Amino acid sequence: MDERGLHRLIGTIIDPERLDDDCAVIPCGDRLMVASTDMLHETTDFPAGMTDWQIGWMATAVTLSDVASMGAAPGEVLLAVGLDRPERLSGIMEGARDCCTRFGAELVGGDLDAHRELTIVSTGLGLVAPEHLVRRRGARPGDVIAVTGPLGEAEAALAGYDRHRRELLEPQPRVREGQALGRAGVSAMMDISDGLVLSLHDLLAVNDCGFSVDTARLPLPAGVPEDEGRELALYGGGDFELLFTAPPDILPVPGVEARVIGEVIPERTVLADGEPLERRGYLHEWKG
Ligand SMILES: Nc1ncnc2c1ncn2[C@@H]1O[C@H](COP(=O)(O)OP(=O)(O)OP(=O)(O)O)[C@@H](O)[C@H]1O
Ligand SMILES: Cc1ncc(C[n+]2csc(CCOP(=O)(O)O)c2C)c(N)n1
Ligand SMILES: [Mg+2]
Ligand SMILES: [Mg+2]
Ligand SMILES: [Mg+2]
Repeated sequence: MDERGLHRLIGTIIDPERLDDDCAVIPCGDRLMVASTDMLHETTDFPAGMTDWQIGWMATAVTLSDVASMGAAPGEVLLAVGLDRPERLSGIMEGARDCCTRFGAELVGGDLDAHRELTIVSTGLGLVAPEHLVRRRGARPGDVIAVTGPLGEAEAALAGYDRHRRELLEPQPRVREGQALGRAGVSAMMDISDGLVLSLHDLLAVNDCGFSVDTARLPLPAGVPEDEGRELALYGGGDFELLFTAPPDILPVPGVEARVIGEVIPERTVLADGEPLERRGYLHEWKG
């Protein structure tokens, strides 16, 4: 059983459409509030050598990335910390505060308790005008598929390519880009935290069309042999670029660097160079 299978179970308990996007969407006056919450653990998410400041930064960046993926402006962040050792707290909180400051958010609250394994839950709130909200659903055949930057860098760092350690440990959510893409009218968007291919399958699950990528167009991690780089770009997790679809005539969006990697097709499948792509990526699994 993997996390997507369990999502289907959650969808029998709460409105399943609630699970279709990177954030929950909540009416808020004449605007919409988006809300994301994400849990990170020492053993699965914080590689050896990471500083406490970087841990606080990463925990905040992952939730701001989800807010950005809806086209929203980040507002507030809350950080719940299950702390293994008290001396770690100030570094974690400072990293979280600095990430908020960098991306125009404010750290306004959270929770604290003692826990054997350092565990952090970050919650991010943002606001967006209804006409600029972007969901995962909305792709149409003939749209292009694009990404905001290089893929596979975080996984490359985990594979030993140290030049990419900063991308792994201090991910930069595409907060400005997400809002610009929303205002420009892109048709569907999400972030790529679990890898490109898994993200395309997530888009497939909520759209009535399919997705065809051309691997020659993928922005590969620098300094990695091409074949390995292509694998990392397709299946590596921990990248926080935005993946979006858009009618070709709205690109380029001023101020947003984006690389077109393929096109939306009528057939309900995910293809790379014309061949079906297996649904694989950074996925939490349970045995048995
Ligand atoms: N336990 C849960 N209960 C209710 N809703 C959930 C639960 N887990 C996830 N969701 C919702 O499902 C949607 C997708 O969540 P998911 O965690 O797969 O996406 P993500 O946060 O973009 O990815 P990642 O966590 O890998 O960065 C979100 O809207 C989220 O609020
Ligand atoms: C050991 C290790 N492996 C990978 C990464 C990169 N990484 C950071 S967040 C994330 C996915 C989103 O998290 P989740 O799906 O759990 O919400 C990934 C893949 C890391 N930091 N450490
Ligand atoms: Mg996401
Ligand atoms: Mg999540
Ligand atoms: Mg995930």
